[in-house]
Amino acid sequence: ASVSPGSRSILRDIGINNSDQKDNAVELNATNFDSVFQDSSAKYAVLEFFAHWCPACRNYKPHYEKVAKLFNGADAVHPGVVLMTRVDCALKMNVQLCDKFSINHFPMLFWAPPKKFVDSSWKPKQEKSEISVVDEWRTADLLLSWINKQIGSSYGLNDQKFGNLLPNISDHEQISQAIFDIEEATEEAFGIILSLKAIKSSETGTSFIRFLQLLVAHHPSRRCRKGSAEILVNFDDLCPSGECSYDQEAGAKDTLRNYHICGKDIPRGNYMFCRGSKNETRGFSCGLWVLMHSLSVRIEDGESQFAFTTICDFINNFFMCDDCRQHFHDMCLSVKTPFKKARDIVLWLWSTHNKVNERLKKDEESLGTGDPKFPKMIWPPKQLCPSCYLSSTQKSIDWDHDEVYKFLKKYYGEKLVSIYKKNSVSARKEEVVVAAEEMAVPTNALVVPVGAALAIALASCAFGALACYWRTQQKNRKSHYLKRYSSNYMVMNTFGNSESEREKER
Ligand SMILES: Cc1cc2nc3c(=O)[nH]c(=O)nc-3n(C[C@H](O)[C@H](O)[C@H](O)COP(=O)(O)OP(=O)(O)OC[C@H]3O[C@@H](n4cnc5c(N)ncnc54)[C@H](O)[C@@H]3O)c2cc1C
Repeated sequence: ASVSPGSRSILRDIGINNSDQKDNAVELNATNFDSVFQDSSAKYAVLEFFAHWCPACRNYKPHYEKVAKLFNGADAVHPGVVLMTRVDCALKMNVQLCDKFSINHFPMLFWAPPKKFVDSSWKPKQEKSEISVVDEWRTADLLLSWINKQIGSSYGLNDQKFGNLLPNISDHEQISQAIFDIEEATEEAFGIILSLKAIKSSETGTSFIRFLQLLVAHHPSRRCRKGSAEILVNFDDLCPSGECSYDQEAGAKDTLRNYHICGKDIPRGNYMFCRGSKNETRGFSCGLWVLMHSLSVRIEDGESQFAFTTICDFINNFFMCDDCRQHFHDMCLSVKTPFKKARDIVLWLWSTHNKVNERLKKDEESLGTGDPKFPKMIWPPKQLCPSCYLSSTQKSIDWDHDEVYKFLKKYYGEKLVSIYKKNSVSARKEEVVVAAEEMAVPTNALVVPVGAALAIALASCAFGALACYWRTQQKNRKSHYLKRYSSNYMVMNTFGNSESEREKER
């Protein structure tokens, strides 16, 4: 049927009105402006000021969206590079914001690393501004070439999704992006627990508390450590005797739903390192693995058994994929020797993950259900860690476990948190963020110096002290944990088992 161009209601009804399509540029306003830029993981940002009544702006929107589609949203071809944003100056709430940027015509576009926009302003003749005006923007082509010039890239409007990504071999460059996936997976795991009301008893309550303890002490992201600590501190009120209050009824204050395990502003549906080439692949389950590996490399010797049972219980109680958790549970139960060293849990998780990879590789190859761009493989491949391989044939690999351990510590440790260091803003803030983050970089040191933790806490917020407190608590309580929580997956009194036995279990 023909549709008259002016007939908006008809267009809306059949879903081809532009306004019904999901925009990829992020709409900002005076309220979310600073926080979106502050939390963005992108290296650069474009900020468009427009007015919804301005016909030129309306005509420009499809061009801007074409570029935004490359960088923003679930189907972005080049995620995490440029955050494309816009502010409607015709809205009353944004008037002051637009004034700060001296907006005198529409549209007007600016360029800077996202954090430079936080609490910032711009004046026409300002010297040494870190914010630049985009002067070639009139078409999608012009805007993209302008961006390419700024960052030395050669992006094209017709770039294909994932055409630029190698399979897991490129992990090495991408792992620092995984910090955001870990945050998203943590948030998603918590969201699932809430929506399924999965904390149902004192047993599941205990399992959740223990997992929170692990997160508070060792989550690689500061905001997740902080969010977890808040839930933990209030848990008794939120879930007396394991009976949690989930409802968000009017006025209800003390419900789990009022808490954000990683803060309020974690983007959803944005997986980067874990993004599949199809909508239904990778994502959360990949993020969950990466979360577990990143926790495992941060724990210390005395916590290894606690971490093991905590992870096993958490998956068993809260990972809502029946087959997955059953298989994982079986592998947990097959561990007969309690873990004494951090190395034990790191290598156990690695080899368990490889067993899952091996099984899924066969299933996915025969059923065609895998992600064609990310086929399952025994990991790490030789290209990623040559020294991990003593020898290999098509059928088996002889691993150098010391090298694998070293590799995993580095990969899920320093590499993973490196992005925070790169992205910090002012020198002082950088010091604080880095110092706080470094608490979560794996270390063999047994105790975080209390003075250092307090200094961080004073300089940033009370959380540094809280995290340190939990870490210290964990260390102090390790024998208590070992006694109280270890019964499911280990036989006590068999501590002295030899490394060779463990190698067999692997
Ligand atoms: C506990 C658990 C059990 C699961 N069990 C099943 C199951 O039984 N059946 C099923 O169909 N799906 C299962 N899944 C999902 C499945 O393992 C994958 O997560 C999913 O298929 C997505 O795969 P992926 O390609 O993103 O890589 P994933 O296997 O999710 O791995 C994520 C990333 O971790 C890294 N990695 C890969 N292997 C290792 C390793 N050995 N050590 C350290 N890092 C590694 C790689 O960088 C990889 O990209 C399970 C997931 C979890 C968390």
